[in-house]
Amino acid sequence: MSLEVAQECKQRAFAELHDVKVLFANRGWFPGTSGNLSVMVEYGSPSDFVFAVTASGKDKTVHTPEDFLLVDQHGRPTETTHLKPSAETLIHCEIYRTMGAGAIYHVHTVYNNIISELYEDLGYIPVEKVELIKAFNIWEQDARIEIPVLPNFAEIPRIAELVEEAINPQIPGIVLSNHGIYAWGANSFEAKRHLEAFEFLFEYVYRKKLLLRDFEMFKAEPRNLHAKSIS
Ligand SMILES: CSC[C@@H](O)[C@@H](O)C(=O)COP(=O)(O)O
Ligand SMILES: [Zn+2]
Repeated sequence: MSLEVAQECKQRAFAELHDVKVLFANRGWFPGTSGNLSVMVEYGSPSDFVFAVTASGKDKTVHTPEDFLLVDQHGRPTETTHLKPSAETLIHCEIYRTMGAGAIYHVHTVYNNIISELYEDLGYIPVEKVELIKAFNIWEQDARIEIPVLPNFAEIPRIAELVEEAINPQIPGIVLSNHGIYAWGANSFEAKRHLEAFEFLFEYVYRKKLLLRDFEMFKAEPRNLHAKSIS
């Protein structure tokens, strides 16, 4: 690839990440500097690729010319820079190596944290009969899916080594317990669609659980529910 084309690919990737970053920041999806984003720039093979990733520790609601850098398949910067790649770059590397994706988006939300904690012991979050499952290109009637949940080890390499085994190729996401979700897709448009669908499903599971709990309480003792609503 000529230097000019390489520069063009890099600028296109940075612009794509910038647009998604602005959008997610406006949704409040980067609390406390959390979250990281990446898009593939040059894919040779599962062991030879370059992608653009957010720099570590930055306030992702602030947008500057120093928000992104290029890294290789090991997560090492490919150009001289004072920027540090995301602390979770190794997880992106593993997802790219395993899935050959075009973009990976990671966000922390209250819903993905609560639901992943509830289902960590099971190892997956079951969801069924929700129309938005079709966002994952799963079209069967009343489909049931299992979204993988991994432990949130403090050492990122320990998480990274679980990624390949945990991934279900039909489900474009994994969740770290009480941490956040990584959603990916063949390109930025698809990764965003998947992330939005996952977040919808987590909120759905959360609200349904609450509703069913209240319904059970009501069935057991109708006055309980009344007492709860006025307390
Ligand atoms: C400050 S809490 C979030 C971090 O621990 C981490 O989980 C995260 O998502 C952001 O890390 P970063 O290194 O900025 O990409
Ligand atoms: Zn994180």
